[in-house]
Amino acid sequence: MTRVLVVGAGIGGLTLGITLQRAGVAVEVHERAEELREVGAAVAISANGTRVLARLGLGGELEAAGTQPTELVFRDGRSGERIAAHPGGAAYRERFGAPYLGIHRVDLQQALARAFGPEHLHLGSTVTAVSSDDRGATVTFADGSTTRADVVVGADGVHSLVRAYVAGSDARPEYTGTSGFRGLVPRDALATLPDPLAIQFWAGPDAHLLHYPLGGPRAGDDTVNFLAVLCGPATWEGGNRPAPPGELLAAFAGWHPAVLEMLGAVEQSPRWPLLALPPLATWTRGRVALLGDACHAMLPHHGQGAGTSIEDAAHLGALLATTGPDEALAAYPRHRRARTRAIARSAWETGTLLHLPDDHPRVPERDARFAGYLPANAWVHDHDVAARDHHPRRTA
Ligand SMILES: Cc1cc2nc3c(=O)[nH]c(=O)nc-3n(C[C@H](O)[C@H](O)[C@H](O)COP(=O)(O)OP(=O)(O)OC[C@H]3O[C@@H](n4cnc5c(N)ncnc54)[C@H](O)[C@@H]3O)c2cc1C
Repeated sequence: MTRVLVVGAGIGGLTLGITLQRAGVAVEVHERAEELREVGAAVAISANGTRVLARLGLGGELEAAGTQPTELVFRDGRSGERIAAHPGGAAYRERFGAPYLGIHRVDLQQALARAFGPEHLHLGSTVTAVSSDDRGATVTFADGSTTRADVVVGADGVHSLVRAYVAGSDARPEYTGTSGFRGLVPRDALATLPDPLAIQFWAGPDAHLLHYPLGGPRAGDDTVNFLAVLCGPATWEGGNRPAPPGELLAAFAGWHPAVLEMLGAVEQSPRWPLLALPPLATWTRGRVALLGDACHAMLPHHGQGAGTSIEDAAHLGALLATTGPDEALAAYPRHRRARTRAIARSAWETGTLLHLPDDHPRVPERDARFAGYLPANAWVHDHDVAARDHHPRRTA
């Protein structure tokens, strides 16, 4: 029987762990963090991701912990004019066969960890090196110990260590020239926000604001999660950077009062560089494979980083459970690369669209471009990994 070792207990690594476990494949997951706790507030998962999680038996639990936005709305960031809207809630679910969910990251990660169980989840276990030969792969840990498995999967995120072994140390994420602020705001602090239960994009110039509602069982948790994205600065070294007080509000001066109210409601948060990984020449080396952000970290403008990690996990898990390790690792990138590249490219284009300059022609051209957002990208939400449809499905 194939023995699999997964590096990283993020959304992708745990989904792979559960998928393999349910199929009777021996799997160990190693995570450097001592405990799974809140990082990065919330995450939105669309039907391509929630469909997989429902098949793993997590549907009810995640729907209880998350919130389904009532609509997807695009607005002019200054006037507040509704440019386009697409149905959310029950209508979205009916169309795509699974819900769109906004959920606290920690709730999702802990639900996945509970489903996987503690026995094969090794917290506080940092992988420092991997290598591979014809019969398997070897992993070295921070305490100097080593272990072997038939297959090692690097689900270790955007700054993946395993990627350096698979694709070389030059294969690194790059700063995209855009940066962001994230925040959580109590809904009752947002007196001027129209459609507070919708997921909304407020567009341009040179910036956009995305927000969606959160809810669920947490005490006092009627909140809105936002991501404010700005063009620039031109270059960036290192990680998050403290932002001077007032920097965020100053960047959005002149925007709609609801935008300013939301941004003004948070204590200044750090400014994050938005990174993306250039397409990798390879996702596998010997018996080592990459998954999720480790091989296709993308801009967040489609909300698909986690969704595509979940898809990778479902797909690779099914291959490892039904074929030998060599066949599985040969088929996996062939099946997954085209789709994830198309989504990453589309996320980049969506960012450009949301940063419309002031002099962009008004209706009908702008309306048509926004109105096309969901239909043109329905293939993202519609994808069904279990249907073995290995190619992007473009419906428009
Ligand atoms: C601002 C922003 C907003 C986003 N919003 C969304 C959204 O709304 N929807 C969405 O789908 N996606 C979103 N994303 C993207 C999403 O967060 C990622 O794509 C997703 O978390 C990737 O999952 P993963 O399992 O590949 O990696 P991660 O979730 O990063 O997990 C990697 C895990 O590996 C562990 N690890 C790393 N190195 C080691 C090591 N050497 N040894 C052991 N363990 C290790 C880490 O501790 C971590 O737990 C957003 C991203 C950003 C930056």
